[in-house]
Amino acid sequence: MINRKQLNDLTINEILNQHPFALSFFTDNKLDVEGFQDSTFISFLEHFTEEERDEWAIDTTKLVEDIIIYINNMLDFLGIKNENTVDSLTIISGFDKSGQKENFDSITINKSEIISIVGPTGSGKSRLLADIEWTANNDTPTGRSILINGEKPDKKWRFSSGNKLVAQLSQNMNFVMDLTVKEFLELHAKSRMVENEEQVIDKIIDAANNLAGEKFNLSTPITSLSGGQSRALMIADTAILSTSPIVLIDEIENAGIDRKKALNLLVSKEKIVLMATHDPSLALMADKRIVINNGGIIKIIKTDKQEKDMLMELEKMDDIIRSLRDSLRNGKRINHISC
Ligand SMILES: Nc1ncnc2c1ncn2[C@@H]1O[C@H](COP(=O)(O)OP(=O)(O)OP(=O)(O)O)[C@@H](O)[C@H]1O
Repeated sequence: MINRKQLNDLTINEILNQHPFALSFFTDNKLDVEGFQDSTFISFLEHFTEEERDEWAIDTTKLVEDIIIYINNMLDFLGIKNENTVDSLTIISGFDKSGQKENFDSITINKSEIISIVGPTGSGKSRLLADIEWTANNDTPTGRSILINGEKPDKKWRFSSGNKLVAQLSQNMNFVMDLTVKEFLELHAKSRMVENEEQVIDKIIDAANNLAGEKFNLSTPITSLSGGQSRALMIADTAILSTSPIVLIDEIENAGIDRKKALNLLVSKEKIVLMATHDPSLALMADKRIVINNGGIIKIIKTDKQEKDMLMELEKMDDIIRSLRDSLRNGKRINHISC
Protein backbone atom coordinates (compact mmCIF):
# COMPACT_ATOMS: atom_id res chain seq x y z
CA MET A 1 0.00 0.00 0.00
CA ILE A 2 1.13 3.54 -0.64
CA ASN A 3 0.63 6.41 1.79
CA ARG A 4 0.81 10.14 1.37
CA LYS A 5 4.38 10.44 2.58
CA GLN A 6 5.56 7.76 0.16
CA LEU A 7 3.73 9.48 -2.70
CA ASN A 8 5.37 12.80 -1.77
CA ASP A 9 8.80 11.18 -2.08
CA LEU A 10 8.24 9.69 -5.54
CA THR A 11 8.84 11.39 -8.89
CA ILE A 12 6.26 10.81 -11.64
CA ASN A 13 8.78 8.48 -13.30
CA GLU A 14 9.15 6.45 -10.11
CA ILE A 15 5.36 6.27 -9.70
CA LEU A 16 5.07 4.93 -13.25
CA ASN A 17 7.94 2.49 -12.81
CA GLN A 18 6.51 1.07 -9.61
CA HIS A 19 2.86 1.25 -10.65
CA PRO A 20 2.62 1.33 -14.46
CA PHE A 21 -1.19 1.37 -14.25
CA ALA A 22 -0.98 4.91 -12.80
CA LEU A 23 -0.71 6.07 -16.41
CA SER A 24 -4.45 5.52 -16.86
CA PHE A 25 -5.10 7.70 -13.82
CA PHE A 26 -3.19 10.53 -15.50
CA THR A 27 -4.96 9.97 -18.84
CA ASP A 28 -8.43 9.63 -17.30
CA ASN A 29 -7.93 12.85 -15.40
CA LYS A 30 -6.47 14.59 -18.47
CA LEU A 31 -3.20 15.27 -16.65
CA ASP A 32 -0.43 15.68 -19.17
CA VAL A 33 2.69 14.75 -17.17
CA GLU A 34 5.00 15.00 -20.21
CA GLY A 35 8.07 17.02 -19.20
CA PHE A 36 7.36 16.52 -15.48
CA GLN A 37 8.77 12.99 -15.15
CA ASP A 38 11.38 14.12 -12.63
CA SER A 39 8.93 16.12 -10.49
CA THR A 40 6.76 14.73 -7.74
CA PHE A 41 3.04 14.48 -8.41
CA ILE A 42 2.41 17.32 -5.96
CA SER A 43 4.91 19.66 -7.63
CA PHE A 44 3.43 18.74 -11.00
CA LEU A 45 -0.01 19.81 -9.72
CA GLU A 46 1.46 22.98 -8.28
CA HIS A 47 2.67 24.13 -11.68
CA PHE A 48 -0.89 24.92 -12.79
CA THR A 49 -1.80 28.60 -12.51
CA GLU A 50 -4.84 29.78 -10.59
CA GLU A 51 -6.67 30.41 -13.91
CA GLU A 52 -5.83 26.94 -15.27
CA ARG A 53 -7.11 25.33 -12.10
CA ASP A 54 -10.38 27.26 -12.37
CA GLU A 55 -10.74 26.66 -16.09
CA TRP A 56 -10.15 22.90 -15.94
CA ALA A 57 -11.65 22.43 -12.46
CA ILE A 58 -8.44 21.00 -11.07
CA ASP A 59 -8.80 20.21 -7.37
CA THR A 60 -5.23 19.40 -6.30
CA THR A 61 -6.07 18.13 -2.81
CA LYS A 62 -8.66 15.77 -4.21
CA LEU A 63 -6.34 14.55 -6.99
CA VAL A 64 -3.68 13.63 -4.43
CA GLU A 65 -6.24 11.71 -2.37
CA ASP A 66 -7.64 10.08 -5.49
CA ILE A 67 -4.30 8.85 -6.86
CA ILE A 68 -3.48 7.22 -3.51
CA ILE A 69 -6.88 5.49 -3.47
CA TYR A 70 -6.51 4.52 -7.14
CA ILE A 71 -3.04 2.98 -6.67
CA ASN A 72 -4.07 1.13 -3.50
CA ASN A 73 -7.26 -0.20 -5.11
CA MET A 74 -5.30 -1.40 -8.13
CA LEU A 75 -2.68 -3.08 -5.92
CA ASP A 76 -5.49 -4.80 -4.03
CA PHE A 77 -7.22 -5.82 -7.24
CA LEU A 78 -4.01 -7.18 -8.75
CA GLY A 79 -3.21 -8.98 -5.51
CA ILE A 80 0.11 -7.15 -5.24
CA LYS A 81 1.09 -6.61 -1.66
CA ASN A 82 3.92 -4.13 -1.40
CA GLU A 83 3.30 -3.41 2.25
CA ASN A 84 6.71 -4.86 3.03
CA THR A 85 8.45 -1.99 1.32
CA VAL A 86 10.56 -0.18 3.84
CA ASP A 87 11.86 3.14 2.61
CA SER A 88 13.02 4.48 5.92
CA LEU A 89 13.70 3.54 9.49
CA THR A 90 13.58 6.18 12.22
CA ILE A 91 15.09 5.82 15.67
CA ILE A 92 13.51 8.12 18.25
CA SER A 93 15.78 8.82 21.21
CA GLY A 94 15.47 7.21 24.62
CA PHE A 95 17.77 7.22 27.65
CA ASP A 96 21.31 6.04 28.38
CA LYS A 97 22.20 3.69 31.22
CA SER A 98 22.26 6.61 33.70
CA GLY A 99 18.75 7.66 32.67
CA GLN A 100 19.96 10.75 30.76
CA LYS A 101 18.18 11.61 27.51
CA GLU A 102 20.21 10.62 24.47
CA ASN A 103 22.08 13.31 22.57
CA PHE A 104 19.74 13.42 19.54
CA ASP A 105 16.02 13.60 18.90
CA SER A 106 15.62 11.23 16.00
CA ILE A 107 17.64 9.71 13.15
CA THR A 108 16.13 8.54 9.90
CA ILE A 109 17.96 5.94 7.84
CA ASN A 110 16.88 5.51 4.23
CA LYS A 111 16.82 2.53 1.92
CA SER A 112 20.26 1.61 0.51
CA GLU A 113 22.13 3.32 3.38
CA ILE A 114 24.75 1.48 5.41
CA ILE A 115 25.11 2.57 9.00
CA SER A 116 27.77 1.36 11.38
CA ILE A 117 27.40 1.37 15.15
CA VAL A 118 30.54 1.91 17.16
CA GLY A 119 31.37 2.26 20.84
CA PRO A 120 33.26 0.55 23.67
CA THR A 121 32.53 -3.02 24.69
CA GLY A 122 29.29 -3.18 26.66
CA SER A 123 28.20 0.31 25.57
CA GLY A 124 24.92 -0.84 24.04
CA LYS A 125 25.54 -1.56 20.34
CA SER A 126 23.73 -4.90 20.40
CA ARG A 127 20.96 -3.28 22.47
CA LEU A 128 20.35 -0.76 19.68
CA LEU A 129 20.13 -3.56 17.12
CA ALA A 130 17.73 -5.40 19.42
CA ASP A 131 15.56 -2.26 19.72
CA ILE A 132 15.29 -2.16 15.93
CA GLU A 133 14.58 -5.88 15.67
CA TRP A 134 11.80 -5.60 18.24
CA THR A 135 10.52 -2.36 16.63
CA ALA A 136 10.74 -0.86 20.12
CA ASN A 137 7.87 1.30 21.20
CA ASN A 138 9.15 2.76 24.43
CA ASP A 139 9.03 -0.77 25.82
CA THR A 140 12.72 -1.75 26.05
CA PRO A 141 15.36 -0.75 28.65
CA THR A 142 16.45 2.22 26.47
CA GLY A 143 12.98 3.76 26.05
CA ARG A 144 13.64 4.21 22.32
CA SER A 145 10.94 3.98 19.65
CA ILE A 146 11.26 2.84 16.07
CA LEU A 147 9.24 4.16 13.15
CA ILE A 148 8.99 2.44 9.77
CA ASN A 149 8.27 4.71 6.79
CA GLY A 150 7.71 7.49 9.31
CA GLU A 151 4.92 5.65 11.08
CA LYS A 152 4.47 3.41 14.10
CA PRO A 153 5.17 -0.04 12.75
CA ASP A 154 2.52 -2.67 12.42
CA LYS A 155 2.70 -5.29 15.17
CA LYS A 156 2.80 -7.94 12.45
CA TRP A 157 6.54 -7.24 12.11
CA ARG A 158 7.14 -8.55 15.62
CA PHE A 159 5.42 -11.83 15.24
CA SER A 160 5.33 -12.85 11.61
CA SER A 161 7.83 -15.55 10.80
CA GLY A 162 7.63 -15.38 7.01
CA ASN A 163 7.62 -11.63 6.41
CA LYS A 164 10.40 -10.61 8.67
CA LEU A 165 11.24 -6.92 8.87
CA VAL A 166 14.76 -7.74 9.91
CA ALA A 167 17.30 -10.34 8.95
CA GLN A 168 19.72 -10.61 11.83
CA LEU A 169 23.23 -11.99 11.83
CA SER A 170 24.37 -12.26 15.41
CA GLN A 171 27.71 -13.15 16.94
CA ASN A 172 26.74 -16.63 17.96
CA MET A 173 25.28 -18.92 15.44
CA ASN A 174 24.71 -22.41 16.73
CA PHE A 175 22.95 -24.97 14.62
CA VAL A 176 21.20 -27.72 16.49
CA MET A 177 19.33 -29.32 13.61
CA ASP A 178 20.33 -32.67 12.25
CA LEU A 179 20.35 -31.64 8.57
CA THR A 180 22.84 -31.46 5.73
CA VAL A 181 23.66 -28.10 4.22
CA LYS A 182 21.48 -29.05 1.24
CA GLU A 183 18.46 -30.02 3.35
CA PHE A 184 18.82 -26.86 5.40
CA LEU A 185 18.94 -24.66 2.30
CA GLU A 186 16.05 -26.55 0.70
CA LEU A 187 13.92 -25.87 3.76
CA HIS A 188 14.73 -22.19 3.52
CA ALA A 189 14.16 -22.00 -0.21
CA LYS A 190 10.79 -23.76 0.16
CA SER A 191 9.64 -21.47 2.94
CA ARG A 192 10.50 -18.48 0.73
CA MET A 193 8.77 -20.11 -2.22
CA VAL A 194 11.61 -19.56 -4.68
CA GLU A 195 11.05 -21.00 -8.13
CA ASN A 196 14.52 -22.07 -9.26
CA GLU A 197 15.43 -23.81 -6.00
CA GLU A 198 18.45 -25.80 -7.26
CA GLN A 199 20.08 -22.75 -8.83
CA VAL A 200 19.51 -20.61 -5.76
CA ILE A 201 20.98 -23.30 -3.49
CA ASP A 202 24.08 -23.59 -5.69
CA LYS A 203 24.46 -19.84 -5.66
CA ILE A 204 24.31 -19.75 -1.85
CA ILE A 205 26.89 -22.48 -1.39
CA ASP A 206 29.26 -20.82 -3.88
CA ALA A 207 28.89 -17.49 -2.15
CA ALA A 208 29.41 -19.09 1.28
CA ASN A 209 32.54 -20.91 0.16
CA ASN A 210 33.83 -17.71 -1.30
CA LEU A 211 33.66 -16.16 2.17
CA ALA A 212 34.93 -19.03 4.31
CA GLY A 213 38.46 -20.41 4.38
CA GLU A 214 37.99 -24.17 4.30
CA LYS A 215 35.43 -25.27 1.66
CA PHE A 216 32.36 -27.35 2.51
CA ASN A 217 29.72 -28.92 0.30
CA LEU A 218 26.02 -29.68 0.14
CA SER A 219 26.30 -33.01 1.93
CA THR A 220 28.14 -31.59 4.95
CA PRO A 221 25.96 -31.84 8.11
CA ILE A 222 25.35 -28.32 9.35
CA THR A 223 26.32 -29.33 12.88
CA SER A 224 29.85 -30.10 11.71
CA LEU A 225 30.43 -26.70 10.10
CA SER A 226 33.02 -24.57 11.86
CA GLY A 227 32.03 -21.21 13.38
CA GLY A 228 33.35 -19.35 10.32
CA GLN A 229 31.71 -21.74 7.85
CA SER A 230 28.28 -21.58 9.50
CA ARG A 231 28.51 -17.82 9.63
CA ALA A 232 29.48 -17.73 5.94
CA LEU A 233 26.50 -19.96 5.17
CA MET A 234 24.10 -17.72 7.10
CA ILE A 235 25.46 -14.59 5.44
CA ALA A 236 25.11 -16.08 1.95
CA ASP A 237 21.65 -17.40 2.82
CA THR A 238 20.53 -14.00 4.13
CA ALA A 239 21.99 -12.14 1.17
CA ILE A 240 20.48 -14.40 -1.47
CA LEU A 241 17.25 -15.71 0.04
CA SER A 242 16.08 -13.17 2.57
CA THR A 243 13.38 -10.72 1.57
CA SER A 244 13.73 -8.73 4.80
CA PRO A 245 14.21 -5.06 4.01
CA ILE A 246 16.51 -4.44 6.99
CA VAL A 247 19.72 -6.34 7.71
CA LEU A 248 21.28 -6.13 11.17
CA ILE A 249 24.83 -7.39 11.59
CA ASP A 250 26.45 -7.84 14.95
CA GLU A 251 30.23 -7.98 14.71
CA ILE A 252 31.01 -9.63 11.41
CA GLU A 253 34.71 -9.51 12.31
CA ASN A 254 34.58 -12.33 14.84
CA ALA A 255 33.57 -14.77 12.20
CA GLY A 256 36.86 -15.80 10.60
CA ILE A 257 35.51 -14.95 7.16
CA ASP A 258 36.27 -12.34 4.53
CA ARG A 259 34.40 -9.44 6.09
CA LYS A 260 34.60 -7.08 3.17
CA LYS A 261 33.25 -9.64 0.73
CA ALA A 262 30.53 -10.49 3.26
CA LEU A 263 29.44 -6.89 3.57
CA ASN A 264 29.43 -6.40 -0.18
CA LEU A 265 27.26 -9.47 -0.53
CA LEU A 266 24.78 -8.24 2.06
CA VAL A 267 24.53 -4.67 0.86
CA SER A 268 21.90 -4.11 -1.75
CA LYS A 269 20.20 -1.04 -3.10
CA GLU A 270 16.91 -2.15 -1.72
CA LYS A 271 17.97 -2.67 1.87
CA ILE A 272 18.91 -0.78 4.99
CA VAL A 273 22.02 -2.25 6.61
CA LEU A 274 23.09 -1.58 10.21
CA MET A 275 26.21 -3.16 11.58
CA ALA A 276 27.77 -3.05 15.02
CA THR A 277 31.53 -3.15 14.66
CA HIS A 278 34.86 -2.51 16.32
CA ASP A 279 36.63 -2.58 12.96
CA PRO A 280 37.76 0.74 11.44
CA SER A 281 37.54 -0.47 7.80
CA LEU A 282 34.01 -1.78 8.19
CA ALA A 283 32.98 1.34 10.13
CA LEU A 284 34.26 3.60 7.35
CA MET A 285 32.58 1.55 4.64
CA ALA A 286 29.29 2.84 6.08
CA ASP A 287 27.71 6.12 5.00
CA LYS A 288 27.32 7.21 8.62
CA ARG A 289 28.22 5.86 12.01
CA ILE A 290 26.30 6.00 15.21
CA VAL A 291 28.54 6.40 18.25
CA ILE A 292 27.28 4.83 21.46
CA ASN A 293 28.52 5.33 24.98
CA ASN A 294 27.04 4.25 28.31
CA GLY A 295 23.95 2.89 26.56
CA GLY A 296 23.12 6.10 24.68
CA ILE A 297 23.74 7.47 21.19
CA ILE A 298 26.12 10.37 21.67
CA LYS A 299 26.98 11.28 18.08
CA ILE A 300 26.23 10.55 14.46
CA ILE A 301 29.20 11.03 12.14
CA LYS A 302 28.94 11.16 8.36
CA THR A 303 31.82 9.40 6.60
CA ASP A 304 33.35 12.29 4.63
CA LYS A 305 35.82 12.26 1.75
CA GLN A 306 38.82 12.43 4.07
CA GLU A 307 37.65 9.31 5.90
CA LYS A 308 36.87 7.52 2.64
CA ASP A 309 40.48 8.29 1.58
CA MET A 310 41.67 6.84 4.89
CA LEU A 311 39.60 3.77 4.14
CA MET A 312 41.80 3.07 1.11
CA GLU A 313 44.88 3.16 3.35
CA LEU A 314 43.17 0.89 5.87
CA GLU A 315 42.31 -1.59 3.15
CA LYS A 316 45.99 -1.85 2.21
CA MET A 317 46.80 -2.58 5.86
CA ASP A 318 43.98 -5.14 6.01
CA ASP A 319 45.45 -6.89 2.96
CA ILE A 320 48.78 -7.20 4.76
CA ILE A 321 47.14 -8.58 7.90
CA ARG A 322 45.03 -10.97 5.78
CA SER A 323 48.09 -12.38 4.03
CA LEU A 324 49.88 -12.77 7.38
CA ARG A 325 46.82 -14.58 8.73
CA ASP A 326 46.81 -16.91 5.72
CA SER A 327 50.51 -17.66 6.21
CA LEU A 328 49.86 -18.39 9.88
CA ARG A 329 46.94 -20.68 9.05
CA ASN A 330 49.01 -22.50 6.47
CA GLY A 331 51.80 -23.21 8.94
CA LYS A 332 54.30 -20.76 7.48
CA ARG A 333 56.77 -18.67 9.44
CA ILE A 334 56.03 -14.97 9.68
CA ASN A 335 59.36 -13.39 8.88
CA HIS A 336 58.56 -10.65 6.42
CA ILE A 337 55.73 -8.38 5.40
CA SER A 338 54.86 -8.45 1.74
CA CYS A 339 53.03 -5.40 0.33
N1 LIG B 1 20.17 2.64 27.37
C1 LIG B 1 20.29 1.52 28.09
N2 LIG B 1 19.61 1.41 29.27
C2 LIG B 1 19.72 0.30 30.02
N3 LIG B 1 20.48 -0.77 29.70
C3 LIG B 1 21.18 -0.72 28.56
C4 LIG B 1 21.12 0.42 27.69
N4 LIG B 1 21.92 0.17 26.63
C5 LIG B 1 22.46 -1.04 26.82
N5 LIG B 1 22.02 -1.58 27.97
C6 LIG B 1 22.43 -2.89 28.52
O1 LIG B 1 23.85 -2.91 28.65
C7 LIG B 1 24.36 -4.21 28.41
C8 LIG B 1 25.49 -4.19 27.38
O2 LIG B 1 24.98 -3.74 26.13
P1 LIG B 1 25.32 -4.45 24.76
O3 LIG B 1 25.40 -5.94 24.90
O4 LIG B 1 24.35 -3.91 23.77
O5 LIG B 1 26.78 -3.88 24.47
P2 LIG B 1 27.70 -3.97 23.15
O6 LIG B 1 28.11 -2.57 22.86
O7 LIG B 1 27.01 -4.71 22.09
O8 LIG B 1 28.95 -4.78 23.68
P3 LIG B 1 30.06 -5.67 22.86
O9 LIG B 1 30.88 -4.70 22.08
O10 LIG B 1 30.82 -6.30 23.97
O11 LIG B 1 29.30 -6.65 22.02
C9 LIG B 1 23.18 -5.06 27.98
O12 LIG B 1 22.70 -5.79 29.09
C10 LIG B 1 22.15 -4.02 27.55
O13 LIG B 1 20.80 -4.48 27.66
